[in-house]
Amino acid sequence: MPFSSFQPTLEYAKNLDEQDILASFRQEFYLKEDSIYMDGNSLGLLSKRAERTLLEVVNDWKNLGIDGWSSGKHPWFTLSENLGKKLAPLIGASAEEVIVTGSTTVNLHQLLSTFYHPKGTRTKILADELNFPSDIYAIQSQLRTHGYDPETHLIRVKSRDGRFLYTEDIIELMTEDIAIMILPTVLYRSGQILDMKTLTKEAHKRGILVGFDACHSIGAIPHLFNKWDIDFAYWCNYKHLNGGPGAVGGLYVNHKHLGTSPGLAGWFSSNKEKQFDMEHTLTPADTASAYQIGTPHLLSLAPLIGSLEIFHEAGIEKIREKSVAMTDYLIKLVNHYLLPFSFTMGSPENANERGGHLSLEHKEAARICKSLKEYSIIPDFRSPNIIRLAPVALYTSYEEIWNVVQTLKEIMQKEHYKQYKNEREIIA
Ligand SMILES: Cc1ncc(COP(=O)(O)O)c(C=O)c1O
Ligand SMILES: Nc1c(O)cccc1C(=O)C[C@H](N)C(=O)O
Repeated sequence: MPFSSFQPTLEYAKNLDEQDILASFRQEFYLKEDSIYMDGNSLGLLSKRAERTLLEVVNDWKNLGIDGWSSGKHPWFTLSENLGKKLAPLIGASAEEVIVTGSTTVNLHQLLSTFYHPKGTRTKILADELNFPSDIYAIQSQLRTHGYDPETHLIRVKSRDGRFLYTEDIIELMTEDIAIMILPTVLYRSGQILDMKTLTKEAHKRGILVGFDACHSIGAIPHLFNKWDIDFAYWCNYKHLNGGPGAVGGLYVNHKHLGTSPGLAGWFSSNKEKQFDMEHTLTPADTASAYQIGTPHLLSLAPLIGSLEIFHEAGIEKIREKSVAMTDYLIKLVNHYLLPFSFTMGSPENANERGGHLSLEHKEAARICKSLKEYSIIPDFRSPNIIRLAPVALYTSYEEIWNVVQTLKEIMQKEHYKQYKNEREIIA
C-alpha cells in the first residue's frame, strides 16, 4: 500500500481515507449521521441499490400480479438461479453449483439430509466446540432423526484457548467413523479463518465429506470452493452481503455431487421445464437448484439483486484488501491507545488468518458495549467478554475507526461504562 508508516493521529486516518479507492461506495449506503456502524458482520446496512431493487420487485407485484413470475424486471421464477449465478464468483464456484434459497440453518438441514448417509461404522459428524449454536442444533437433530445419540455421534474439536481452532487438532479427529465434517469458514467470535484447503484435502484422504458454514466470510473474503474441492457450503446473505434482515440464504454443491437426490424435496427442487406438469414423481433439476424446497421468499431476495451489483463493481479482492488494511489499522490503534485499559485482542494477529471483524476482549465487555451505543457507536457483544467490531470495506471510513478507538479510550478513562450492568440485552 502506498501509505506512509502508521501514525496514531486523526490526520493519518484522513490521509488513509483520501487514498481509499473504495471510498466512493460509502455514499451508496444509508449511514446515520453522527453514528458509527461497526456491526456489519451481524447485519449489513441498507444500500440505495438494494432498496431500489426491492421496490422494483414490489412494483412488479403491484403492476403485474401473477405475471411477475415470468415477466417484469426480475422474473421471479428464475430469480434464485440468477442470483446464484451472480454470487458464484464470490465463492469460486460455477453458476450451476450455487442457489440463493432458504436460510443458513434450513440449508444445513437440506445438505445433511442430502449428504449424510451413515454406513457401517462411518456414522459420526465432526464439528467444533466454537461453532454457532444453530449449526450444532441442526446437526444434533439430524443425528437423532437417523437414530443416533448426539452425545456419542457429534464429535466436537476442542479449542486450546477458547478462541481458535488448530488445523492439526481437527485432522487428529478425522477418524474412520466420521461420515461428514461441518466447520465454519470464519469463526463467528474470534474471526479466525480456517484453512479450508488443507482441511478438505485431509478429510477427503480419509473418506470424509466436507461442508462449510460461510456466514462470516461471504462478501468479506474471496473463496475458491471449487478449486479446494469442498463438497458443499451454506451461508446467510444478511451480514457482509447486505441483503437485509432475514435475507434469503445460499448454498453451494460441488459439481461432482450435482444430480444427488435432494434429501428435503419440494416442487421448487424440480427441473423448471417440468415443474408445472404437476407430476407426483419429482424430476429434480440437475443443478444446485434441486436443493430448493418451496416458493422463494421474493421480497427477501430482491435487495440482493442491487447489493450484489455493488460487490461486482467493487471486486471481492479489493474489498478484502481494504478490509485487511482496516483491521490492521484498528489493531494498531488499539495497541497504541487501549492497552492500559486491559483489553485483549481475541482475533488472529496474522492478517491471512483473520476475517472481516475483530474481537476485542474485556471483562466489562457487556457494559462497554452499552456505553459505546450511548456514544452512537454500534458494536455487538458476544458473551461473556467479547466486543465485536467490523470495519466494513464498502462503508466504514478510517476516520470512523479512529473515532471508535478515541471513544473507547474516553469511556475507559471516565469509567462511563460503570453506570450500566455488565450483562447482555435480550438481543446482544
Ligand atoms: C455461523 C452462523 N451460522 C448460522 C447462523 C444462523 O443462521 P440463520 O438464522 O440464518 O439460519 C448464524 C447467524 O445467525 C451464524 O453466524
Ligand atoms: N441473525 C441474527 C438475528 O436474527 C438477530 C441478531 C443477530 C443475528 C446474527 O446473525 C448473529 C450472528 N450470526 C452472530 O455472528 O452472532
